[in-house]
Amino acid sequence: MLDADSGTARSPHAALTGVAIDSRQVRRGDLYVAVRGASAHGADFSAEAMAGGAVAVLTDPAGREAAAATGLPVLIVSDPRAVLGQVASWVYGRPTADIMIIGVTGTSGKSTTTYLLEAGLRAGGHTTGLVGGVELRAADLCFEPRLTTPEAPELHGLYALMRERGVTAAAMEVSSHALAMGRVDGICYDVALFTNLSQDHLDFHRDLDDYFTTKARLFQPELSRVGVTNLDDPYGRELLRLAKVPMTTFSALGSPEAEWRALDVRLGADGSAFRVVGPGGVEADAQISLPGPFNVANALGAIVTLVEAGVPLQSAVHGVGTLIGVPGRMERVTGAGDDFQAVVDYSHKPAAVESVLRSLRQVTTGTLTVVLGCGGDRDKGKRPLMGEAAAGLADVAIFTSDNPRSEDPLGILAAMMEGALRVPRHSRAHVIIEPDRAAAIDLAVGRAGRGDVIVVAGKGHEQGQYVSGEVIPFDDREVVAAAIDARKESRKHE
Ligand SMILES: CC(=O)N[C@H]1[C@@H](OP(=O)(O)OP(=O)(O)OC[C@H]2O[C@@H](n3ccc(=O)[nH]c3=O)[C@H](O)[C@@H]2O)O[C@H](CO)[C@@H](O)[C@@H]1O[C@H](C)C(=O)N[C@@H](C)C(=O)N[C@H](CCC(=O)O)C(=O)O
Ligand SMILES: Nc1ncnc2c1ncn2[C@@H]1O[C@H](COP(=O)(O)OP(=O)(O)OP(=O)(O)O)[C@@H](O)[C@H]1O
Ligand SMILES: N[C@H](CCC[C@H](N)C(=O)O)C(=O)O
Repeated sequence: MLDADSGTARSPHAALTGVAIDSRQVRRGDLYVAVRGASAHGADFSAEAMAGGAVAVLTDPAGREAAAATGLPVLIVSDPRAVLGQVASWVYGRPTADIMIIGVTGTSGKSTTTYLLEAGLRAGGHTTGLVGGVELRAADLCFEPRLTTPEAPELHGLYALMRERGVTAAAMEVSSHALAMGRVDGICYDVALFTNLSQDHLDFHRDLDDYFTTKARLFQPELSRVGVTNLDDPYGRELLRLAKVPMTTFSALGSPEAEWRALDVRLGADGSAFRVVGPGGVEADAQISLPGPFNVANALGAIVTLVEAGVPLQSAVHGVGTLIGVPGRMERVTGAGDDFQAVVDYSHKPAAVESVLRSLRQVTTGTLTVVLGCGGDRDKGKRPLMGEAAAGLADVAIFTSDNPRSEDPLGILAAMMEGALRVPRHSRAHVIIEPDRAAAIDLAVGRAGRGDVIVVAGKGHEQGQYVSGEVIPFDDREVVAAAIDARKESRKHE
């Protein structure tokens, strides 16, 4: 499954050496698991799977005929997804039993928190792994992810590779899609962390309640041993009612109800300092290099989770303080010589747009500009809310395209505009529409003056723009940097 140089993360069992759920990822010796999807039945790709080296097919009764036509041995179960995690774990020799694994779920802050956790685990003496939407890492090996939480075969294959590379502890993002689709079956997290919940993914979940109860599944004994939750978030509190594992609570706002609190929080332009106070009066001084109050919450959540995972408090606090940034999250692109600041951020949901603009407002002496679009073929309800947040909290809002996917970019922009118009005219940002993302970034950079802050939001670390079935190479950080260079060049000639 994994294209690692070592290529040795294979099964200890002789006949089956791997598992794949996608014919395009099959390798020699794999069991091909053909599931019914939203647009196709995997069994229709059995011939491709065989050509790729599959040695058997596991499918449901509807896939029997297509799978049998290959002549390969076919195993039938009523719901292949329901057994996929256990099968993959078995084929790869139950790798997750040998690694301490921390799972992070929540609408915002998963990637950031996994990076903080990884830094803390390292400070605690572990060789680490990382699983999430930015990268997949097994000690010194790194891979590009396709999803935030991989499908079970890829996941167990990756953990097998981690075990080979000497990984002793890993931090991973657990998306609600993963919980709904059984992608993390076969893993029992040593500690599971809930960050927060706000509107997202209502294209996939019936409503916010369905989204929340799906996330709450992580806190059942089948999937985790102990949990940590954020008492400052209403859903984090509600989780205490639904969780069936022992829970520990934290509050970055210093709520006395929480077992762990952040006190004396001092926010700075490039990071924050705070005192961590825990049960029995244990204390430590924390210093983080990630800006914004929401990162105090992410860091405190990570510290408490690390302590639950057995890392000494001082090592946990020291470790999270060593992280200097997360790719595409509040990532500064301007240098020391620039008189304005430009940052790239992965805010692509209403709460994230709001939190990033509120925290940047605190460090903006001039104009605050946001460049923002909304993804196509995703939760349509987010668009007016994101438009409203941008127009209500920035001085200039340049609405542009994110990943339009199969949709008309102008239709998405119209929905964002609908939200922007809800903001009363006297407090509404100057709203500009520029569907071409590179041109929108150029416009923002071209207008910037002393003390201004620009945030290019929504695509963070992404390397491409998805437009009508094609992926066009696009990295916000490179486009912003090029716009800054072009601005310098043109000023030289003025
Ligand atoms: C809604 C969703 O998650 N869909 C996932 C699901 O697709 P599906 O059930 O519709 O599958 P399908 O396209 O009908 O195909 C049926 C089966 O045939 C297989 N197939 C299909 C074509 C082919 O040539 N060969 C082949 O074997 C497919 O792998 C699949 O197993 O199973 C596929 C196989 O693994 C996934 O690729 C697909 O993820 C799509 C691409 C996706 O975009 N998912 C996103 C929304 C997602 O999962 N996001 C979350 C959360 C993000 C976050 O909050 O950060 C994530 O964890 O990434
Ligand atoms: N605790 C938080 N509360 C609110 N907003 C946050 C928080 N942490 C991060 N953000 C905002 O959300 C954006 C995404 O952060 P991050 O990638 O850590 O979250 P995520 O849960 O992994 O997101 P995604 O599911 O989209 O991958 C950041 O760029 C920042 O703007
Ligand atoms: N994991 C998220 C990423 C969204 C990123 C944003 N750039 C967009 O395309 O909407 C999703 O699949 O919903």
